[in-house]
Amino acid sequence: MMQETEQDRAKKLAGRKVIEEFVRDGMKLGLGSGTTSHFFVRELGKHVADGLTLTCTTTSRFTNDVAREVGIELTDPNEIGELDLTIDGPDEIDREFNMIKGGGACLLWEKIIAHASKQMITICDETKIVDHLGAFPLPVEVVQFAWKQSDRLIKNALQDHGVAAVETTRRMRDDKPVVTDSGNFIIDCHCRRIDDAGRLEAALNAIPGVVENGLFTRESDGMVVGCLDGTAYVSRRDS
Ligand SMILES: O=C(CO)[C@H](O)[C@H](O)COP(=O)(O)O
Repeated sequence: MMQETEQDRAKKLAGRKVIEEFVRDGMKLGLGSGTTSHFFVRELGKHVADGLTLTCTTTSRFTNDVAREVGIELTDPNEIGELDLTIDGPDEIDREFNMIKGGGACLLWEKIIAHASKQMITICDETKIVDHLGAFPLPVEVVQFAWKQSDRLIKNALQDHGVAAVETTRRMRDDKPVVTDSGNFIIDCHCRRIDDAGRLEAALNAIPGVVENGLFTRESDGMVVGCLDGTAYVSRRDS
């Protein structure tokens, strides 16, 4: 058994707190991807077993497996209609609620489900909060056809948006390119610092071959943060 780290404990705290503060009986919920979301889904499973009624859909095949394992029934995203709430984790989040997501290669489904929801709440441990986005490589999902052309245009767009000396790499695992749940590649952009994330998000999505990118600048309505000292807090976006 792997030993639980302080960070794992903080992620679990965020998962418990988001259920307490935001999840209500009868809701239609979007379930995020990544380790923090999976802690939350496992916790949610206990509430469902105790009688909480929810209609849920997920943001990845991996989350489908976790949800089913803990007894949460899933509804096809085409059948569920508008969701009340999506709960998902970031790779980085700044104090204006701009995020980088896609460390688990699920950014496309995550963005679709976030936009299908009336509200999105981000859950994370405190190490995910940053002053400036960009230390975490920004994932961009591209179609496989002529991906090197998209890659070249992505580099140009990053430079045009003030990201200097940027390197990009096609994501690999076990010597094979990572293929997303939608059959695309991921280009990781090693930016170091991103200023004006909103403009960059739109510019990247305008490149032919780019399906979506991991900048989420409008989605999160609030965050629930688990801290390493064992406390948790909620922070809401000013409307
Ligand atoms: O965007 C994601 C997957 O595409 C994840 O939500 C993100 O990578 C956070 O994961 P974790 O909770 O494991 O740090």
